[in-house]
Amino acid sequence: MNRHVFLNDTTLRDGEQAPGVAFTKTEKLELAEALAAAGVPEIEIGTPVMGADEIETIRAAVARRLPVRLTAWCRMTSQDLDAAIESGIGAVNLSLPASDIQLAARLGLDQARALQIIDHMVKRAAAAGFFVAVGCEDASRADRDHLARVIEAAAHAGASRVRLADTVGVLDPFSTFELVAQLVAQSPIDLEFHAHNDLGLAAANTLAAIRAGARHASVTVLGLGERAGNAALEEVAAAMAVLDGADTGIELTALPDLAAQVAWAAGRQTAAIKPVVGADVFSHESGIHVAGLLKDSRTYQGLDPALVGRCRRIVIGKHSGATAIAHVLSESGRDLDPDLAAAMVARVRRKAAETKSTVSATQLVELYDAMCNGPCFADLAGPGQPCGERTDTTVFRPGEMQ
Ligand SMILES: CC(=O)SCCNC(=O)CCNC(=O)[C@H](O)C(C)(C)COP(=O)(O)OP(=O)(O)OC[C@H]1O[C@@H](n2cnc3c(N)ncnc32)[C@H](O)[C@@H]1OP(=O)(O)O
Ligand SMILES: O=C(O)CCC(=O)C(=O)O
Repeated sequence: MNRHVFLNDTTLRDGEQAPGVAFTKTEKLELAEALAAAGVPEIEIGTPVMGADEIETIRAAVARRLPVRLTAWCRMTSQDLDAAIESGIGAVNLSLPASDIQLAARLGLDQARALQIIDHMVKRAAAAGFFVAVGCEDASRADRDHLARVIEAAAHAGASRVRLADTVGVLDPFSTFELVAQLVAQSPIDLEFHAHNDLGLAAANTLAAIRAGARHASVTVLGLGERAGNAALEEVAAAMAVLDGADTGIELTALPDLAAQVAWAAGRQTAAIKPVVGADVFSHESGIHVAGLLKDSRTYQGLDPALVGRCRRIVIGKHSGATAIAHVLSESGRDLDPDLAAAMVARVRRKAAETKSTVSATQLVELYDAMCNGPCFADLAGPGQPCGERTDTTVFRPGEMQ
């Protein structure tokens, strides 16, 4: 893909809407700095109408003059726009539901009145000097003709972009592609897609929206956001790099530290299997995989850990084979005699099953030494196996296993 796509981060707005998450002013400022340093082009920093503290935080972020666009989330009301003006921010996302269900139930509005409000509020915000985006909440359940009219009205009134939100996370990649492609074909301005992960499809839907022509996509670090969260910045950025060869301007090697910083500030644990940034996602245990990886890393590697600043790890566990065990032992200066291999595999398997855990390099060496020095050793291999230094981990630096 040679089209530049903007990954706009809303960790500090939608991410903070995750239950129980409340960033301090200092944390927000530090996270904004880290996001900017990672190459994020736009940060949705908060919701000014939440009050004086939020306004002060936004003011402080604006004062830092980060090399990003800072935007504020606003309902499509004068009250919210006035709060945004007070915060000193230069860009607003003015939001109004797009679906009939939300328009009627939440606001008692019909489509025609919604279009009038968009016209009025966008013109007001543009006249106040804002960069204006219009947010369409619940676009995924909206009447398609109304959505097209919203985009037209927003553009006509001076908005630079419209954001299509799958607010309740009910799209799949096929329906996302179809929706976005149709609207992109009719839209005179850029479209942004904002996914939610209720069905675990946020990143996939975001890629589909981008392929359908969306120029911007909302993301959050770790996918932090309302309910099941949003599309994860690290997943979308890595997928675009690997699958599309696209340059989003995101510094991929900065993502693990950024994720750790967000997790800490959010008071959340990061799952070990979380793509790109989880502790285990570049670790390999299965014997067949490790035997393949040691011959050629491409055998079991879709995402090169070096791309995101991480290392591959071989871990020993219930599923290890002799090749992996010999490899880890060799790092501790021990040569696994082929005649001992099957017995060692069996011992490792038993240990891992008993402890329901991996077997560290130190434990592996202990098992091996015990086997070498135990009463059965003479039967197995004869005396005198050399024993060298112990190691605790087997970590491959990027590019080490080619
Ligand atoms: C899908 C999303 O993520 S949308 C963003 C969600 N973000 C937030 O809710 C931010 C945090 N929210 C808050 O701090 C508060 O809800 C505030 C400050 C925005 C409003 O607080 P309150 O005045 O106490 O209102 P409350 O939260 O009870 O209800 C929301 C009000 O906003 C109104 N509202 C919601 N969306 C819109 C909109 N786009 N345009 C106009 N009014 C809106 C609702 O109708 C409701 O008003 P009502 O009580 O007159 O019916
Ligand atoms: O207002 C918007 O642009 C999107 C708001 C939002 O977070 C959502 O609808 O999920």
